Amino acid sequence: MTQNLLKLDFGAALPEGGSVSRNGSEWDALEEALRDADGWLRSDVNRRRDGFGWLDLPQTDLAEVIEAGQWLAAFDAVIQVGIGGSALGSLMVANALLHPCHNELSRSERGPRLYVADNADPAGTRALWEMVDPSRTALVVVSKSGSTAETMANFLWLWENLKKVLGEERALKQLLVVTDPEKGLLRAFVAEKKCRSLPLPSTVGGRYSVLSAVGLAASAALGVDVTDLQAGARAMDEVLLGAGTMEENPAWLLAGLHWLHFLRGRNMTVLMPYADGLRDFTEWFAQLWGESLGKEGKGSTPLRALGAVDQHSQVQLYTAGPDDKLFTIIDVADRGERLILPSPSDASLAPLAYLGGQEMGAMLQAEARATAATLASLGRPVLWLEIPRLDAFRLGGLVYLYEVVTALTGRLLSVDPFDQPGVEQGKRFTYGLMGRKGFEEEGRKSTEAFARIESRTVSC
Ligand SMILES: O=P(O)(O)OC[C@H]1O[C@](O)(CO)[C@@H](O)[C@@H]1O
Repeated sequence: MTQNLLKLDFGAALPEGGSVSRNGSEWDALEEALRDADGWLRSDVNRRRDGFGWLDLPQTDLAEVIEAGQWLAAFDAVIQVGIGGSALGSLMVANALLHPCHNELSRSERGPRLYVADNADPAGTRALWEMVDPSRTALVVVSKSGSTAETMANFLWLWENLKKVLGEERALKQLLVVTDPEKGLLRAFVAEKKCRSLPLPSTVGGRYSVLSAVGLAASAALGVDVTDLQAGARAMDEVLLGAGTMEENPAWLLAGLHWLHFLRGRNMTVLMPYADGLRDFTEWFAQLWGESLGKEGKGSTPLRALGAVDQHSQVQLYTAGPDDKLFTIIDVADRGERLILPSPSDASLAPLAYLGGQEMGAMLQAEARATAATLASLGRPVLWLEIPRLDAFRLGGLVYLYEVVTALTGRLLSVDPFDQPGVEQGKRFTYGLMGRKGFEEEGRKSTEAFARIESRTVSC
């Protein structure tokens, strides 16, 4: 039974013009490998292990999250402090469902304005603070580890300033902490201050946490139907559970095709939605894909693109550059919004008559189809992923689909899709350079390594 979540056309994404899926051996072996990978992902043993907890998020009770969302909705502004998986999910949901205009996030008819402090840039943090009225602002600090330097720097500065303006007692009433239920510095802070908090289940990794309080608390405050978002993920899970071949199972198909193209030297994947509302979906996907699969010299590089914007920036490379990419064009069938273009009334604009009477969304869709058709006509592997409309239900389905695709692809690549050891060295070097006690050696090593960079220089 279709759940009307999405349609995935893959006729032009099969290697060797589709012969791979007809000649059986490689395709059948891959399907068997995907069946094993799916069994591994969903096995009862693994289900309770660190990293696998996100599989249960579509079934979790959202009452606490919804209650926190209602509490946050009473404020004029919500500042979410977090980075990576502790920020990208909220940005993606807000961009997709409330703020399709990609360079302005704070307009909201129904709820507070959302600001996300997701970098340790003093100019950004100061500017953000100056945009809010502290007496009408809630601070939501999100960190699984509770120790990420950028998040802690922003939290310390914003929290101390909030206390300075409101006094601690009142400031505590405007604070929500989302962190590990048992461990970490922020959990200790909650215990000390007895402030409001929500758990990020310890078995859920940051980049797989959008369907937990991490992505849903602020989204609920902004008026997103988080129950519908979760229902979309559940519906996708039902689809995937019931589909035992690559032709039926979109997660197996996407993971399998990435694997087949990876073997053929296409180690980049371009996600190109033709909808402003999905721009931050590509940012969220880039962390999910890059941090999950980039291990042991393996993995494919996620390239964010936006249609039609990147037709005027990247498509030259996509059509005439190296044939090292798998493309996914995402289209939204019903955009809801309709803009009919007027016929030009100025004589000099007469050549634009062909635009007159056209609907802008139909034009964008024609561009999406044209880009996909161009890539297909050049033998570049391209997938066409179409969602009926961009609403909470379909977004939930899309999120869950890509989480499963990423985990399965990790299994095919024989890497652990749930850890991220490669990020730690840079953090230790940072602590060393900042003079943090116990990191003196890291500081020395980092300075030594940086000396190699500046050993040759040209300045002007
Ligand atoms: O939620 P935390 O622990 O602050 O981590 C933020 C992000 O930093 C990382 O650990 C990478 O450094 C990501 O995996 C994570 O999403």
